[in-house]
Amino acid sequence: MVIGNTCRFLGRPRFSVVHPLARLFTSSNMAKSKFEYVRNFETDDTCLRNCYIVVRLDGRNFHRFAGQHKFTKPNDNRALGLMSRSARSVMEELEDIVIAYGQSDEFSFVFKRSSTWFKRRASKLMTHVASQFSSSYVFYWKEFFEDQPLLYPPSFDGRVVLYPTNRNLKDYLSWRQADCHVNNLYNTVFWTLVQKGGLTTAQAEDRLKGTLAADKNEILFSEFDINYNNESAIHRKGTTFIWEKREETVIKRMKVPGEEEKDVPVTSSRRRVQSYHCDIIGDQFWEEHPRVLEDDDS
Ligand SMILES: Nc1nc2c(ncn2[C@@H]2O[C@H](COP(=O)(O)OP(=O)(O)OP(=O)(O)O)[C@@H](O)[C@H]2O)c(=O)[nH]1
Ligand SMILES: [Mg+2]
Ligand SMILES: [Mg+2]
Repeated sequence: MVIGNTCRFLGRPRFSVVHPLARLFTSSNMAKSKFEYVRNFETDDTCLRNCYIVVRLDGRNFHRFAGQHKFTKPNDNRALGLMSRSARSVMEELEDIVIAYGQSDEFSFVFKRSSTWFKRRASKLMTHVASQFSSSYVFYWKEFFEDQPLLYPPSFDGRVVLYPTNRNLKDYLSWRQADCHVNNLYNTVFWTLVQKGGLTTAQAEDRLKGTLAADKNEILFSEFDINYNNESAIHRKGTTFIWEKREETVIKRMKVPGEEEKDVPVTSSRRRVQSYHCDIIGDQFWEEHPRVLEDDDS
């Protein structure tokens, strides 16, 4: 190994040479290089205190991804299952996420208001969520798609939005669930007209131009005997994850002093991620799960 003008294996150096790296350190503080100042170019992206931090991910060009991987239309349960598996992995790995909501190729993760995770730095929070989600999506692919190979690496964009009040946060989640409803109703009628009604995609598009939700429900009901409300809840409502405490009892073999060893039931409470496919726009869900959100004035 050659260092400066000397060779380590040839014994002591014959003359001393200042190593080029040494010139890079300022004399006042040997621990700092003269390049250190570039740190000051970093912008402060600390999220405002007392706000919920929402990270929303969305699949990049999933219209193409779904086509290439032969997703079934309008909904592919393998794809939805994989999205949920990846979201669960994010919740389990990143502390402080209190609720997550997903539909289609997107998932929103809500960090609690008082979170100090990653010093509330938006870029850290967003990139950790996005990379944990993306790597999980690839990691668990085979569990859901079995014979369909993953043809290229998928990616997800991320954004951070802050919401100061419970009302704002609930309205945000309601907006995403309303989007799920509007898209799913449209896609369900559209693909029913094509798959069962024999229309071309252009004809189906024409048929639905200017129709309202009631018209779409009516087409499904009167022409295809389908009651939209009986369609699968996961497709109509999306997926909501929250943490729930569950009492779990296990039998443990224990030695009690002065007695024989025996089986003893031991109950402990465990936190688990629980999924729901229900309405989160109305009050009922929030009344049934009052501990998901912190009080506005706490
Ligand atoms: N067939 C099928 N397609 C799906 C399913 N879920 C998502 N997709 C596709 O993914 C798209 C998601 O929409 P967007 O996120 O708005 O569009 P995108 O193509 O991902 O484009 P960008 O998000 O802008 O990069 C849908 O329009 C569908 O084409 C599914 O279950 N089945
Ligand atoms: Mg997308
Ligand atoms: Mg999308």
